[in-house]
Amino acid sequence: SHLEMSSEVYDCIVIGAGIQGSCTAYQLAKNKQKTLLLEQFVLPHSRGSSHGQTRVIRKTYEEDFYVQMMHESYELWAQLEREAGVELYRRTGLLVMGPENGEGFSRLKATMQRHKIPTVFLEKQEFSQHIPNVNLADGNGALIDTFAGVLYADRALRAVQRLFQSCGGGVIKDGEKVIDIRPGTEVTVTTDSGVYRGRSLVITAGPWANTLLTHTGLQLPLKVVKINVCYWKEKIPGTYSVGQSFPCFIEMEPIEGEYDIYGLPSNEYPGLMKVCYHMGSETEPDERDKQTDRGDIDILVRFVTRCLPGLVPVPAVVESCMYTVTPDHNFVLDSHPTYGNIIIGAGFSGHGFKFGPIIGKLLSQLAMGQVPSYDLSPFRIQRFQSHARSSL
Ligand SMILES: Cc1cc2nc3c(=O)[nH]c(=O)nc-3n(C[C@H](O)[C@H](O)[C@H](O)COP(=O)(O)OP(=O)(O)OC[C@H]3O[C@@H](n4cnc5c(N)ncnc54)[C@H](O)[C@@H]3O)c2cc1C
Ligand SMILES: O=C(O)[C@@H]1CCCC=N1
Repeated sequence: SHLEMSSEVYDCIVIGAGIQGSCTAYQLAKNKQKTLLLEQFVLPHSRGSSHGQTRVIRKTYEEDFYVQMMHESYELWAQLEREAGVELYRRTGLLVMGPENGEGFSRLKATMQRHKIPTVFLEKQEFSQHIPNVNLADGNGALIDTFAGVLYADRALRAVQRLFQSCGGGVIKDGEKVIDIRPGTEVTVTTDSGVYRGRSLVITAGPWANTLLTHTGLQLPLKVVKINVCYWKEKIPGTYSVGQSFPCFIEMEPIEGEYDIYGLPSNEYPGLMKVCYHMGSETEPDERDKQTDRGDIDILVRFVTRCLPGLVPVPAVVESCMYTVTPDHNFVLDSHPTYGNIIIGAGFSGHGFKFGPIIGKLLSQLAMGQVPSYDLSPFRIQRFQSHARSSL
């Protein structure tokens, strides 16, 4: 080809500068690995899954393995705050509402108790006194994870990328789309403007994971969906605000739809609260803006009307984001089944941001050939068995 091959051989090349790739690259550079982070769009951008001002951080999970990883993730976020000298986390608490005797809510409660996560269990009678302006559905229980809160997402992403570049050996090339990958003891990666070699490769390409994996003969059962990120106007400004100590919330198994509904207190846009449906309609990542289905918004309108009477039940702002969803909603953190020096971080299924620093650590351990510090069996590619098609 007419493209020039760089003479440099990197210890690792990371494809995709979303939160997972950026955290991985930072961990690698901290471990003295010469690392190249490639990003197809000019940074910062809003066409993947890591943009927007806010994300929920919580330990509230049904599965022990997520709770265990979140213990360390909170510590690593605090470390990043210190290293970057910026505030990335704001404690607000997280209110979880769900069918009192349902399987999911009961499992969640049990996990919180087992791990001794500081939790307040709210009785029906005291609910409105603690959480005014929210209607608890009949038969629903409620609990509060008191250390949960909001991560300042855009700010966090920029901070991690800045820290990565300030390490010796950390290079970002943005506006460079990877168009080919040639596996080998040295992996050759071709972009639309250069050719690079790395002793290992990490693919953290978000919704484009399968597009890139095609070059390695692997396809994963990933579904890419468009999320309409809806903001709703407070009838009385401040009603649901961080300033009024309003928490983030999750409504499990809402009456209105099959998937959870979640919200964050008004903060980034004054007077507007973010409330979203935890699923969307399928899309090709490059065709996101052509997906105009509003089924999720219809569900949210009904939910807001029933549950959040202090909001105008019509979204005031709608932004777009994408989830890359696996069949069991658990992540993919594994090495490639054929090429051990190609590491894959994918399928974060709409809940991966809070894990960014710990995922970065785990993927960097895999890329350096170390034993990962958590049991990664829930995240193995092999669990898909009949789904994972090797086209080799
Ligand atoms: C609306 C919404 C709300 C969410 N809420 C929460 C929440 O409250 N809490 C939480 O923990 N998580 C949440 N998530 C999930 C979380 O944001 C994602 O799991 C996470 O951002 C995924 O990061 P990523 O790095 O895997 O993907 P991305 O951010 O998409 O990064 C992948 C990058 O790879 C680049 N790339 C792809 N192909 C190429 C190529 N060929 N060459 C070069 N670069 C390439 C892309 O351009 C992109 O920048 C939410 C997600 C959305 C969309
Ligand atoms: O990951 C999170 O906490 C958010 C809120 C619940 C559903 C998905 N994302």
